[in-house]
Amino acid sequence: MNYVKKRRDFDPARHAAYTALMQVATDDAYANLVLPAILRERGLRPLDAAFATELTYGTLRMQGKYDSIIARSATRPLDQLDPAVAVLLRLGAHQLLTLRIAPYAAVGETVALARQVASDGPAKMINAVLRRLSERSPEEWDELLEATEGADERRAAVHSHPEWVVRALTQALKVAGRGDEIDALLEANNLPPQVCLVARPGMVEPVDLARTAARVLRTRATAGVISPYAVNIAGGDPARLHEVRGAEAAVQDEGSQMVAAVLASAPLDGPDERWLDLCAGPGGKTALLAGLAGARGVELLANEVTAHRADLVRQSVRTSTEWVEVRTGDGRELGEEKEGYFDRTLVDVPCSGLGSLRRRPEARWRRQPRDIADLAPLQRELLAAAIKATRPGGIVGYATCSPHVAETHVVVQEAIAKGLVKPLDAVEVARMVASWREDFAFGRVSDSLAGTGKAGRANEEVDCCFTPVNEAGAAAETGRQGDVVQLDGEETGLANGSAPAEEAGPDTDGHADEVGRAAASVQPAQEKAAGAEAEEPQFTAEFGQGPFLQLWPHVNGTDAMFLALLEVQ
Ligand SMILES: C[S@@+](CC[C@H](N)C(=O)[O-])C[C@H]1O[C@@H](n2cnc3c(N)ncnc32)[C@H](O)[C@@H]1O
Repeated sequence: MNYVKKRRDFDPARHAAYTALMQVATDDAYANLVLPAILRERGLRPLDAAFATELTYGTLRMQGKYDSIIARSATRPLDQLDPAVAVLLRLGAHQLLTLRIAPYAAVGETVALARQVASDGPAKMINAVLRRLSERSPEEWDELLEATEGADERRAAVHSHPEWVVRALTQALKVAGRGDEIDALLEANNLPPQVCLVARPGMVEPVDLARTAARVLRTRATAGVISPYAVNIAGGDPARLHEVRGAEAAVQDEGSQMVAAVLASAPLDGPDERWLDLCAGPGGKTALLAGLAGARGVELLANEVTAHRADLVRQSVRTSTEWVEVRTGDGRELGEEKEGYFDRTLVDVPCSGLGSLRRRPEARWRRQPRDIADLAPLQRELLAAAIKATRPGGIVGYATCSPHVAETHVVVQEAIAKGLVKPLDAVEVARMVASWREDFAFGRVSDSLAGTGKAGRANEEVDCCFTPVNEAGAAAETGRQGDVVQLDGEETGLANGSAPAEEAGPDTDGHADEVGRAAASVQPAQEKAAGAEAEEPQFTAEFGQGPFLQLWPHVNGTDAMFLALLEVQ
């Protein structure tokens, strides 16, 4: 069948996704920066914005898998194709293989878009390749990839990760005593992260933030899984909350919240009056530390080497300026300058970001093994400076949003072996901190999936490692805006966690059209589109073995974070 239509208006959601994907492919742009700008500029309605977000992020995450499937359907190697053609093919593959949009719509719409952005020649070629691709079902393609030889190679193909990343994550899990969890981790890396808010301590109570979020965003808002400061929201634009605009709350992964909270809560002998955040930009953890410091009469110095990022730190702590100072400079100088001055120091080092692959969909294709080696000297020097700036008996928290062994265990074990520091049990402190969380839920149970817009989860957390900062901070409004009414906490005091799957209806608000917006605006999209009940992943406050704290997307629902608490000798 020929899916090429002669005269066809292109779809605004697909066009927005195409534009974002092209900028990522040709300008080294970051999807979490360019897409919100495109959506805002073009004024896409919420459902289209959700669909465009799913298309962009989903296509980028699954790019490796799609490329191997396209390679088997095309006559020319992918790297010999024009970038626009490659992007359009991947976009079509995502609609066919993951969103399971009917071929006439997935191929027809992609070809219509190709006519608009390219010309008739490429459109015909795209039509032919996608048509061949659609002759096999997603399951048949999966079976083919499952037959790939070699365990790492097979996982790389099936779960769409570079092989070296599969190997690095396998090793990291082994060292953490989770050797048999690699498939679960790789799968989790392909799911959109939960949008999580932090209620900054001393500024707003989580339960009050959740109540407001449910009312203003007309969504479901629940307690976090591990952080006592977390509020998970199922949809909506956090920037519409006055608490977010006023820096009392922000979008922040629960793992990042735990890093700051665990460092601040570790038992400490002697004075506890001066804290240092050595690598503070863009300031998410600084702001949480600032809230805790204010309540305890502690002064906090936040240091950041990049001027632009230091400004973002200033923004994030603008309500705490009496006790927080922001310094722009190389953290490595502070060891000498402030030797033994601080009681607690956070050193959240620049890292490969292999723990945040859900949030930065293009990162896995850009990172290279040499990045790890390149970062190692800086990580060691920053840890050395943190240790020097902290008094004997004080605590240094060494953190990364990468589980890579060379960036975590190796760096920390070296400092321990030199006798500079002694490890404390961060897992025990994490259990204590997690025990402070309270259950609450606002909003209607039936909106827990239908209104989530999870497919369009905004991934708006300001990036902390390699990518530039998303200054806009405004999430694309996603998914259905259901008829949630604000109810009192007592009336809606639902158990924490997800609604039962059977209560989670599909996104059918009358806007869903034939090209699968409904399928795209719930997750897991595959399951929904296939008619199966979508099951919410169940995350836990399970922290494994100490002394180092390691959080994982497939266990805790957070980014993969590493925290070592080190007592200075
Ligand atoms: C992982 S990010 C920190 C994230 C931050 N803790 C947060 O939660 O928002 C690492 C930061 O270290 C900064 N950095 C890199 N080299 C540095 C240096 N020599 N001294 C201080 N900061 C540095 C980077 O610019 C980056 O902002």
